[in-house]
Amino acid sequence: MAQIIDGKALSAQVLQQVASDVALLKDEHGIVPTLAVVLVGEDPASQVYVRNKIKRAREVGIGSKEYLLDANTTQNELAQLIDALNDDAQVHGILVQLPLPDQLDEDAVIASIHPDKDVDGFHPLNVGALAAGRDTLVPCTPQGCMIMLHQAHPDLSGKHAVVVGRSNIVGKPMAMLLLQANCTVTIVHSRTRDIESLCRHADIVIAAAGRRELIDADWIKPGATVIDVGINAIEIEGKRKLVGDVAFEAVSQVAGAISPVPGGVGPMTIACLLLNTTRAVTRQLSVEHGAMAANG
Ligand SMILES: Nc1nc(=O)c2c([nH]1)NC[C@@H]1CN(c3ccc(C(=O)N[C@@H](CCC(=O)O)C(=O)O)cc3)C=[N+]21
Repeated sequence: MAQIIDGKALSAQVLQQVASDVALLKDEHGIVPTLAVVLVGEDPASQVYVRNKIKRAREVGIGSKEYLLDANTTQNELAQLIDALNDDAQVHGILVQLPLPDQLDEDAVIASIHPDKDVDGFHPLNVGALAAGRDTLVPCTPQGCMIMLHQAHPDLSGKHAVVVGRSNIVGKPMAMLLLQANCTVTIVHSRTRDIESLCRHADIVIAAAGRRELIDADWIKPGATVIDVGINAIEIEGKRKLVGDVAFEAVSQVAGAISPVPGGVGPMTIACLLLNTTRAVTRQLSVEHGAMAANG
């Protein structure tokens, strides 16, 4: 039976660190780190996530501003809100919940957020900085996965990691972080031939395919570490239930360590979002100081 990587417990540790960073920023700079969350439309799942983010923010002393926009919001209206949030010195982080309704251009929205307020780490400048191995705001889910992995593997160096999925929000940044940790990294996706045998060679499997229970026990090398990024809502006997991209019961018989859904990557994602909010403050402070120094 595999070790369970408890994202709920681990996220509580991260949140404790965030709370002490928040207290320090308040004492030393009189700043209340503040996150603006923008939700366009009324997707019930998105509303739940947004509410969770704001609840956790409050618990660690991070301020939040919630913007609930109509599903028919235009590109221009959203751009105006983001401009205002970019210019607002009381707002340190901006999160626009994805996906956006079809009439909105997601890339344009992401690019319009000030890179130092981009707590999702999705802005092209931050994506590039991550790829170049520089210190930057890193996407929350992959960052959370790395913290979970470090629990199972204090040293990741030389491990073969297979990332299942190539999205901009999880798969690609995940691969970059693993590479930075000196893993040998393979990214597999829907067009990959023989995904199973590639997974079977992996010391670490990151499941971010978006297909429920895709990964079964015979895909996993005995003793391997499996991180499940999937969140698939299903209904069982009229009740909403979350399942991951990994067949948990079967895989946990084979794996050395495994993260559950729920209670795994989800809570870590939220904790890293709040960690990024305090990091965003620090970045904005050092820019300010740089500007002051430049002005003599
Ligand atoms: N700009 C943007 N940034 C995001 O980070 C972002 C986004 N858009 N769009 C949607 C996805 C999804 N996401 C989740 C975060 C936490 C849980 C989470 O905490 N889940 C709980 C369960 C919650 C439940 O029961 O529904 C768990 O796994 O234990 C889930 C999903 C962030 N996302």
